[in-house]
Amino acid sequence: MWDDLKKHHATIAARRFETLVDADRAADFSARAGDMLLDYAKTNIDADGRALLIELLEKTGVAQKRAAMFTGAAINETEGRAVLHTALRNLDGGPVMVDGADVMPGILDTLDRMAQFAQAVRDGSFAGQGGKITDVINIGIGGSDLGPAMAVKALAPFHDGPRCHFVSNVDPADIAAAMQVCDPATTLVIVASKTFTTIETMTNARTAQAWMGQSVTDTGAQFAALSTAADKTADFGIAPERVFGFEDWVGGRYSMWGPIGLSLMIAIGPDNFRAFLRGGQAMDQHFKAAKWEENLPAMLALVGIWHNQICGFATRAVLPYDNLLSRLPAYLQQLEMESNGKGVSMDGADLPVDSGPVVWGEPGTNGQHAFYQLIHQGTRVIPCEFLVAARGHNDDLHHQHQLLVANCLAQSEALMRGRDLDAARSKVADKFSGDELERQAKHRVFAGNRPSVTIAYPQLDPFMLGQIIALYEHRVFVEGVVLGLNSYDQWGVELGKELATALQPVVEGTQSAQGKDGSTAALVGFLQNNGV
Ligand SMILES: O=P(O)(O)OC[C@H]1O[C@H](O)[C@H](O)[C@@H](O)[C@@H]1O
Repeated sequence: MWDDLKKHHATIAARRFETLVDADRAADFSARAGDMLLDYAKTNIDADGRALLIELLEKTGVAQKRAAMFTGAAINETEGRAVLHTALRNLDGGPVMVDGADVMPGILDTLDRMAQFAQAVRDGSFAGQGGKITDVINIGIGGSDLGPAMAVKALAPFHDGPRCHFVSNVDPADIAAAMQVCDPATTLVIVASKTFTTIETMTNARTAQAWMGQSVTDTGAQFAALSTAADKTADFGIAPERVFGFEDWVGGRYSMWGPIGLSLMIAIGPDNFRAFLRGGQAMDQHFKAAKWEENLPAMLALVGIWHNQICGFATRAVLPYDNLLSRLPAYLQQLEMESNGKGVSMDGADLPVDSGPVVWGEPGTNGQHAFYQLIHQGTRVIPCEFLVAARGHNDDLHHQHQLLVANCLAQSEALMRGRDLDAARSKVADKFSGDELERQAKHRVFAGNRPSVTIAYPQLDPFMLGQIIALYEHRVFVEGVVLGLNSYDQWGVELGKELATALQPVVEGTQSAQGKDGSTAALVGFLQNNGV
């Protein structure tokens, strides 16, 4: 299958796809889910290529795996766990069975408890020792930070609860900045950690505890915990009524739909949070029901596989022309790269193709004035993924929004069309002539024929954000199944953690650097000489 795709690619790689993009192709090479449109017409994929990609998807068993995932089978095989973040947003979707028991009553009960607590924080019936809660500090890292931090930013127009701060880094600068602007007497600290063992989070949580203890009499009273480890939250001194638990079949980077989303719920309110869940649920239904050609997660994954594994483009730029989504690239870096950045197949064999791509990006138009130079004229092709809303949230400044949209569409058009030497010459023919004209013109050539996809939607609101995030989750799932790897473990993060634990006494100077490699020992020496 991979060979068929590569052979097919070789036959069409040289052509300019720009010549194909008429209205029929725009209709045929696009798909809709609810109000959302995915346009992938500006790629080199043709009907035969798409058919081969869909065949690949069918042969690798995506439909069967999809059914297995939604029904609670242990598809996370290396950890022997189900993968059921979809159950967290299955608001009225009926029972979901894990090991013979329906998990929905527990999920809905926790959601109700979260809503009651969030509401109490918002209306002041849960108060700090100095009065109504003005600030929430979410302490968590990775999946216990990136999702809610991204979403609180994305849904800023709906934010009517207390201010939210996200502290993730063990670098004291991070928590110090939050402590500086918050009054402990009116702050709620949420310790978000699936395992409740993550060193960064537990270190920051203890720092916050000490900070709180200097100002209030009952330190634990303004702490809440989000975790699968009820015993550890109790040991930390957080009362069970402020502990919101979830199960190990919710992966950290898929967890913002449940308790890990508490800070978001406090920010935007339980009703808006439920709308976010409903958006995710709508995308689940679309993913389960839509034909592959019309299935947004499937097509987004297949386009990605075409660009990465078939064309060999190693990275993908995610470019939201929606400033509210400024943290989306960072969020997707964990979702995609921690999920599909693996070189081993489910069965233990080496992966026969490349793992998932490097994902990176920044909002437009900012990126245009920074790294787009390389996207347009660099020697490597970088497939781009644009996200754009028809409307923003500042009606009185709609003309600015229109300028934003024009810029987004201009970029995908420029990437596709490019500018040839003749056109480049005519740009500067009035200024230069002869050899100098040739030289100057060459610098102004854009190769073009560079692919992009565009995800367009009416407006970013909680429901739409839910759809967007679930779209990306399912894209990761499809890509992982097609590549034959396990998207739901993360063994690749272990080694660094182990070595950090071993290095801590060396850095502190209570243990010598003997036995360390020369480079590490020299770096420790330099840092110690400079006061570490
Ligand atoms: O939520 P926690 O258990 O604290 O884990 C936080 C993060 O750290 C780990 O190292 C994993 O790589 C992430 O997948 C996880 O989201």
